[in-house]
Amino acid sequence: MTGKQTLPEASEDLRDVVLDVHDAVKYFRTRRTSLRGERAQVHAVDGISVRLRAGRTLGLVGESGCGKSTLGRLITGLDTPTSGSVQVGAELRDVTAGAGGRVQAVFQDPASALDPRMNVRASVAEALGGVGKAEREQRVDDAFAAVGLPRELGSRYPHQLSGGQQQRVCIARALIARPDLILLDEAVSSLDASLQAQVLDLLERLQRETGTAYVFISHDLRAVRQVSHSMAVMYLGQIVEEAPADAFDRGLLHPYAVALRSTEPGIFQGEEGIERVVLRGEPPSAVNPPPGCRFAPRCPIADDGCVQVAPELAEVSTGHRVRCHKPGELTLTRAVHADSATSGAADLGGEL
Ligand SMILES: Nc1ncnc2c1ncn2[C@@H]1O[C@H](COP(=O)(O)OP(=O)(O)OP(=O)(O)O)[C@@H](O)[C@H]1O
Repeated sequence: MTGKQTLPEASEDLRDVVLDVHDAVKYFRTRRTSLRGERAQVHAVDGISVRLRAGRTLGLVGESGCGKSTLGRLITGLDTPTSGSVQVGAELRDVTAGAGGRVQAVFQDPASALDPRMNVRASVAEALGGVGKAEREQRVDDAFAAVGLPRELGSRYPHQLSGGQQQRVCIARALIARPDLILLDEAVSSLDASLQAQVLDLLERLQRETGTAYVFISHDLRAVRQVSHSMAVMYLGQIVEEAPADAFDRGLLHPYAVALRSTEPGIFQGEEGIERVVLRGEPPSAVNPPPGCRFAPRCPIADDGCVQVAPELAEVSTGHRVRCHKPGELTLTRAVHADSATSGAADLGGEL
C-alpha cells in the first residue's frame, strides 16, 4: 500500500474527535485499458488518515485534481471508500452505516444545491426530518436568525435571492440538524470578496456558538488560512503535510507545501525575503502515480533516493506531519534559489 502513513497510537485520546478517517482509499476505474487489457484506475484518494475534534476546522488545500473533493465526498458518505474507513459524529460511527446525519455539506454553487420549486424556508425545514410542527417552526426561525437572514425571505424561491443569501440558506440548512461536522467544499468561492468575508465571519461565529467542526476545502489559501486551526496539503491523492495553522505561516517543511505557500504573497505582505517557488511541469497523472515520492518529478531538491523510495507521512511535532525525505531543506526564504534552478518552468500559481 503506497499511501501508508504513520498512524496515531490506538490509545491516543479520542475525546471530542468527531471525524476519524483511517487509511481511506478511493480509486475510480477509467475507460482506458492497458496493453494487457486491464482497466486503468485513478488513485483519487490514496491512503489518507486524519482526525478532527469538535469546534475545530481542518483546511484542505492542493492543486485541482489532487483529490480534495473526493475526500470530501468520502467524509460526507456521498461516496464509499475502496478501502479504509470514515467515522463521524461524537460516537464515531461509520459514515456509510447510518451516521450520515452527523455530517452535513455546503458546496460551491448554492443555486444548484437548492430545489428551485421549494421556497427556501421549506428547503431549510426539510433538512430537519421528523420533529413536531412547533419545534420545526422554532428551529427554522433560529437557523434563519443564526445566519442573518430576515424571516420574511423564507417565502421566496432560490432565484429570488442573491448568491450570498442563497449560500446563507444552504448554511442554515446544514446547521439546522445540529451536525457534529460540516464539510465546506469551495463554499465561499462563488461569492465576491466582501460577501466571502461576511460568510467566513459567520462560519467562525457559528462554530464558536455550536462547537461544530468544519472541513474547509478551497483553492483559496487565504480563505483557508483565515478559518482553519490546522491545514492539510494534498498532492496526488495523499497528504504531504499537515500542520497547525500557525506552522503554515512559517514552519512548512514539504517542498510542495512551501511552493504552494509561496504563491500567496498577500499573506506575507510587508515581510522581507519571501520569493515565489516555481515548479517544473504539470502534476503527473493520478492514473499512474510515480513509484517513489509522487512529488519528485517536480521537486527542486529531489535526488535519486526520492525518485525510488516513497516517503511515509511522519510526525515531526504534535499535529505536524510531513511526507518527505528532506523535510525543511527548501524554505520560503531560500525559495529564490529553487526559482533560479528551475528557470523556464511552469508556474504553479496559475494552476491552482
Ligand atoms: N467519478 C469519477 N470518476 C473518475 N475519476 C474521477 C471521479 N471523480 C474524480 N475523479 C478523478 O479523481 C481525481 C481527484 O479529483 P477531485 O475532484 O477529488 O480533485 P480536487 O482536488 O477536488 O479537484 P478540483 O479542485 O478541481 O475540484 C482527479 O484525477 C479526477 O479526475
